[in-house]
Amino acid sequence: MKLLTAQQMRELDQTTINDYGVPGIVLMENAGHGAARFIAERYQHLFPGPVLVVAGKGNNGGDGYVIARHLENWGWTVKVVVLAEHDAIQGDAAVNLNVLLNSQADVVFAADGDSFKAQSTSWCGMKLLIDAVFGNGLNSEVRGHYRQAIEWMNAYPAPVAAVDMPSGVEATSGRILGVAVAADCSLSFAFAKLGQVSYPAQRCSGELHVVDLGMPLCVTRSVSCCYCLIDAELAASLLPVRQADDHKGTFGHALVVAGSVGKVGAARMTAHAALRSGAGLVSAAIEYDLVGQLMAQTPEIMSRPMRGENGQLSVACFDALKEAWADMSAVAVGPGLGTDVTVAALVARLVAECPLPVVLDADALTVMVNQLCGLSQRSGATVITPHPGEMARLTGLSIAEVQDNRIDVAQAFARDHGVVVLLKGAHTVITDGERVWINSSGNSGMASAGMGDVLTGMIVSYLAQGLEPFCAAALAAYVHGAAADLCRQQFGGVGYLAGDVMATIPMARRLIEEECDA
Ligand SMILES: NC(=O)C1=CN([C@@H]2O[C@H](COP(=O)(O)OP(=O)(O)OC[C@H]3O[C@@H](n4cnc5c(N)ncnc54)[C@H](O)[C@@H]3O)[C@@H](O)[C@H]2O)[C@H](O)CC1
Ligand SMILES: [K+]
Repeated sequence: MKLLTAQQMRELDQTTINDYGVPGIVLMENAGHGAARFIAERYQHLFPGPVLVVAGKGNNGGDGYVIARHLENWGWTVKVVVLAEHDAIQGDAAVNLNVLLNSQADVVFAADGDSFKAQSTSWCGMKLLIDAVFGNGLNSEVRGHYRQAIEWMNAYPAPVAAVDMPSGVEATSGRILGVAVAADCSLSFAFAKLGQVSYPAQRCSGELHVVDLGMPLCVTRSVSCCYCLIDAELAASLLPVRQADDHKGTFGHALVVAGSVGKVGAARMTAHAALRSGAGLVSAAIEYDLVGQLMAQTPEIMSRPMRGENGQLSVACFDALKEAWADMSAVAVGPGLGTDVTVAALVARLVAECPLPVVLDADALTVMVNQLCGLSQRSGATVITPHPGEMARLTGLSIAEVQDNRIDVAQAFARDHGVVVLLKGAHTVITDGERVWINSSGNSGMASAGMGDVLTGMIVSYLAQGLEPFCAAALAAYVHGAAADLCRQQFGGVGYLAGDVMATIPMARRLIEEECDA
């Protein structure tokens, strides 16, 4: 699903109106009618309302008036409050407001805080609120009676359907400009907006639904945007295809360089997840003394034992590692590896000399902080999978600065170092410096030990199966989250384990395939 910035959306609007001659009022009618249809369907259990439309002074409010008219026509009881004086409403919005007024619709005006406060005491028993205050025209901090109205909606005991954007959310960055509506759903016009799925606004958007505006296909197809939301359809298009006569050699051999004393589980989870994601063969490079622990529980994993130091791999293993990767298709480095100086030396030499696609995670990222120059000099592709704390260490920013600018920070690092960055978190960001894809699957139950190891195993698996690094990371992020969503359905939102997610990977893949075959 393409994601547009506010500027791109405005340009698309203008092109449609000025170059193709579709009147703005037709777009507004299509927007309002499409949104009303979705609302009537989603909230049919609340029929016939009453419903309160809270309208701003611009075209977002105009959409609200169209929605009010259609819901009224379909038997809903609708009240409209306009957060401006009547004569402040202009253009297409004014046309639709006047249609409501001419139809004796229940419309009131509350152009300041006192008026809103005085009237709002009578708006009892509303079953649904429709937020038509601000759309992609919001361009500054929300203040005054607009802020009061948003806070009132958030405190009101009824779901809120957001028209185009949850009011208060900046449509491109996803920043909350003072206060924002906490929506149950957002009806986005023509395309989803980048801000609706970006931190922190993604928690304001609720269920995202795109409303078709009837723009000419040649206009919507001409949109060249680098932002995408990874959904089941996009993930299905990335899945490695299997033929009847394929054999395990067809699907690559992944090498997992991970584990140390007390952290053999990280190596096992990474390697096992790589198998469950379809790699033909998976070998684990692990210190001699730990092989037994590794092999005991996952006989499908092969091992490449190496003599390190004190139960962890060290730079003394480099020659053995180089011999091992000669037979491999892709390498994952880092989970549970350890972070002392000899590990740092081993990782630096592997990064410098291994020609294969490599995914660097966890301890490998920690030890690379002071030797980042090696990344851009690699001959092979590199995927890094930092969580916000690791991204902060890699960039020298604070975690808050990373989280407030997730897309920009990840995109700049990817561009500067020639790598694919998968920045973990709610709505994981995947970028190669140009493309920016945002993951739509997953849930907060994933904040537990080992989830990152599983993800790393999935990435190296798709790399070994021949996916280009950006797509391998994007597909892994989606399937990983989809498996976790299945675990949430089965076990509840807290307490399912990384091993449960790993075991659910095949089912998650099957459901993605079935959903897109349907
Ligand atoms: N193709 C489409 O996407 C269509 C979108 N439509 C709707 O139009 C809005 C955008 O309308 P616009 O008038 O440009 O802006 P808003 O209605 O979002 O905002 C109203 C108005 O508010 C002013 N403003 C901005 N920030 C603040 C602030 N902090 N405090 C007070 N006032 C503020 C600004 O001047 C705006 O003009 C889009 O979202 C859709 O809902 C079309 O109806 C159909 C096609
Ligand atoms: K809105």
